[in-house]
Amino acid sequence: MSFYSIAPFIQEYYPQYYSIETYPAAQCITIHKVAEEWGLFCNFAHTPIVLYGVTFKSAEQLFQLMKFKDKEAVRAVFQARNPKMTAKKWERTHRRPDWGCMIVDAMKFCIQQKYEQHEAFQVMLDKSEGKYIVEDQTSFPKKAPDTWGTKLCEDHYTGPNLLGRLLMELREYKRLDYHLPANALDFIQLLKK
Ligand SMILES: Nc1nc(O)c(N)c(N[C@@H]2O[C@H](COP(=O)(O)O)[C@@H](O)[C@H]2O)n1
Repeated sequence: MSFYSIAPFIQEYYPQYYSIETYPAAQCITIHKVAEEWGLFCNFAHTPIVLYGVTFKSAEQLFQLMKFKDKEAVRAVFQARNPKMTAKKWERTHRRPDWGCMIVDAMKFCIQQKYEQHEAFQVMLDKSEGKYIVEDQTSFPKKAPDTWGTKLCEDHYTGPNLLGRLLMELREYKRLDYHLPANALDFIQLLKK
């Protein structure tokens, strides 16, 4: 199993999300590229999030930063043009040891902040009512989708679709509940010094 695979964490700490889902393609809204119709649902969309006076350019940047507690890694990921790729480089050596048991709560936190700080995102979620939301990883080179997404198989999307599921949960309940460790946001102070 790859170091980067989060499926074992989901199985152990978030068994309620450890499943493969199938959705009829005709009833799906797909998240693929930021520039596309529903691109605002993508975590990479330009939706600045302000926390304790620090501005994060996207939910993705915030999520990637939450993996770290060390100043060097936090600064490198914050300054990176592509925070996801830079985080990958630092993860092997600097990922916080409890990342596995907080990963879904961290994602919920980031999406909830985006929701609270961006009305256009709220409006778009409401507009998607009645449709399934899926992260479409069909074009990704790997054979199977990872935990966040799905792939198109004939007339349906299939995969764990954790991102889509969290967005649908948010749409239904108007909020995502999360429980983070007390030090989860300490990294923000490292960006101020
Ligand atoms: N562009 C892109 N490439 C991938 O390989 C992906 N897995 C995704 N999905 C998004 O990745 C984010 C979390 O990734 P990690 O768990 O840190 O590897 C999350 O925002 C997914 O929506 N996108």
